[in-house]
Amino acid sequence: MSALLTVTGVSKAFGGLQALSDVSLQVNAGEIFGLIGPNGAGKTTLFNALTGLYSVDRGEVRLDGARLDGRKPHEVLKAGLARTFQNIRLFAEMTALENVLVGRHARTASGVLGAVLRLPAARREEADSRARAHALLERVGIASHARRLAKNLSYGDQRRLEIARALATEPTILALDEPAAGMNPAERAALRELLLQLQAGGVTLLLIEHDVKLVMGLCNRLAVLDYGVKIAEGTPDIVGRDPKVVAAYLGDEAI
Ligand SMILES: Nc1ncnc2c1ncn2[C@@H]1O[C@H](COP(=O)(O)OP(=O)(O)OP(=O)(O)O)[C@@H](O)[C@H]1O
Repeated sequence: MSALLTVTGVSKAFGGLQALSDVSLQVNAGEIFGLIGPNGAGKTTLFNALTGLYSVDRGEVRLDGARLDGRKPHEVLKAGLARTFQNIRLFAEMTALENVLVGRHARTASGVLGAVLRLPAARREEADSRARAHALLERVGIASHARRLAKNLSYGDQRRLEIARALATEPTILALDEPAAGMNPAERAALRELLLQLQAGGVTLLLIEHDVKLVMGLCNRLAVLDYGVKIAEGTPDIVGRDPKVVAAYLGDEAI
């Protein structure tokens, strides 16, 4: 497998707190890569650094060879890295379909303004976008909810909708920040299936997840952060047996 996302020597401090220290890792095309670590380890900070929400103090991030660090979030999205958030960020008063259409506009030529003015090219694009948005809702298993307001969907379905919206930007890599948080066991099992389906469909996945069982069973490889330092990277088998990991994070619930 070839490297798709390469993080090299990334550091980030907040005042005196070193949230990330010289973190390097590589996500290969087509894999599910997990990022784990105790609370405050720096996982979300790394996600924010990858997706342009935070600047990095040192180091670089490359997607398919092109620099991502120093770019704005919408530029990172255009470059092919989409994300979801730990706290769901949907447009609550819009329908599921409309939420996905918002994601689509990152990829359409006429953009939001053309759609608002209803120019002919934009109208064609709009019809095409609607069809694609429907297909995405189907892909994540919530097509029957297309016309329901996002706020009225179950928690698990809201998470699915977030994924559909991110997929609408046609990412080469999708970063998911705690996708299973707050889900019941049935929703978790469904999420697992969905992520495997996405992988089979060619999407590379990067996920932060607290559910160690889910991560160990799902990821091809993973990295472990502790106090902003990467202490391990490799297959779940190898990482799960690493004494540093067991000591720092897994403790008694070692796999
Ligand atoms: N914007 C910020 N300003 C100041 N400190 C921050 C900021 N964001 C994160 N931190 C600090 O950086 C450290 C890493 O936090 P981060 O949220 O990245 O950890 P995490 O691994 O995602 O944790 P969790 O699992 O609890 O979400 C923490 O000590 C946190 O308090």
